[in-house]
Amino acid sequence: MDQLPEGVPPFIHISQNELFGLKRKKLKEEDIAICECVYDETNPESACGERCLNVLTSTECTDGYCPCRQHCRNQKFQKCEYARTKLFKTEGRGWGLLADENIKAGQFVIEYCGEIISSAEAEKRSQAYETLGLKDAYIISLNANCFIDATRKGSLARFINHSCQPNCETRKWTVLGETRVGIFAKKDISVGNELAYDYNFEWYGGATVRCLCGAANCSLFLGAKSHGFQEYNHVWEDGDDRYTVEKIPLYDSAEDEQFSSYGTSPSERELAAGGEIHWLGLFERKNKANADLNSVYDEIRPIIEKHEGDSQDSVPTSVAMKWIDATCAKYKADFNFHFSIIKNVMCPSILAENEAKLSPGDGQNETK
Ligand SMILES: C[S@@+](CC[C@H](N)C(=O)[O-])C[C@H]1O[C@@H](n2cnc3c(N)ncnc32)[C@H](O)[C@@H]1O
Repeated sequence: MDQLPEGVPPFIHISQNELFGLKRKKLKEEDIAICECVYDETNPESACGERCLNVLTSTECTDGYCPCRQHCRNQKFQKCEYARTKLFKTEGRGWGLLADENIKAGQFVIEYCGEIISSAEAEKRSQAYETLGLKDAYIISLNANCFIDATRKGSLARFINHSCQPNCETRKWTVLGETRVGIFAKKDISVGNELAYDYNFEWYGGATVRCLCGAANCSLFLGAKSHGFQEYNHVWEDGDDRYTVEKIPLYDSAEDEQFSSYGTSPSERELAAGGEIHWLGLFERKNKANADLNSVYDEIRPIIEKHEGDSQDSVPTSVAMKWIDATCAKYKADFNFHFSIIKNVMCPSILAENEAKLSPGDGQNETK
């Protein structure tokens, strides 16, 4: 690796993932995927190209087992066959990585290397990084149980910024039995252009950061559509305009409207004014609020289970707020429905009974 430009915060450069507190699984011989490519000396491209069975399944060939031997072209992660890239200082987005040569669509650019950590460790570390005031997040998800943390140790891929209209993307490959993450070009990239991929569904933890990618379809915040955004919705208030956000939508504004509509409905206004009640409307509203609460439960169940608890304290604030909103809406709709029954059905009949007792012989009241 070339010398880093002055001012780049220190980190340890690695070109192979390092396992933290996890054991490396030994690759068994029977698990090695062997392709059927035949190397033709007159055509170097015949060695493990796009029609190689391993390439087609995003699996790298294993040295000593590939029929194309030293000519195999499908060991790019193992041989660090990266595109030439260069670090540069962006405006407002910290450091970034640019193409230092023309890159072709589909080309492997660089591996996202770092420490492989468990989900529990990822959660612990992202909280610790926030406490330390680290604003740049370098933790990405590897699979359901593991994450790659490039904060302390990583490759230059850790400097690739997010764009809502990216020229690169992440792809997962199986290399010697392990999953690894590579950055691949989505389109031809000319020398000098910044490399960027979409962090959505990848980005994990950190502060709520206003996206400065400048794309026409920009979603305004980094990872705005991801679970991570919902869970780690914190704002930095130190005057750095990358991190100051006036109002953070915790969830879709359409959902807000749906929840806030309870309590201002025509039925409720009529109820408050003592007017005529639309029974069907109240009944439907009660059923809808119950159905809404059930769907919120379905949505948050995996998070609750992950947190191994069943209380609002054990889930992230944004999720708990959604849960509380739906619960309030349900109780309010239930209350309105039952209250209107008491007021308009039970009370008049009790009144009628009393009236009947007071004036026996009044057939009309008895019928009531
Ligand atoms: C993986 S790092 C990328 C490298 C980082 N710029 C640096 O200087 O080390 C991710 C962090 O970069 C910043 N960043 C990346 N893309 C951005 C964008 N489109 N707008 C604003 N900040 C961005 C955010 O602080 C984010 O947490």
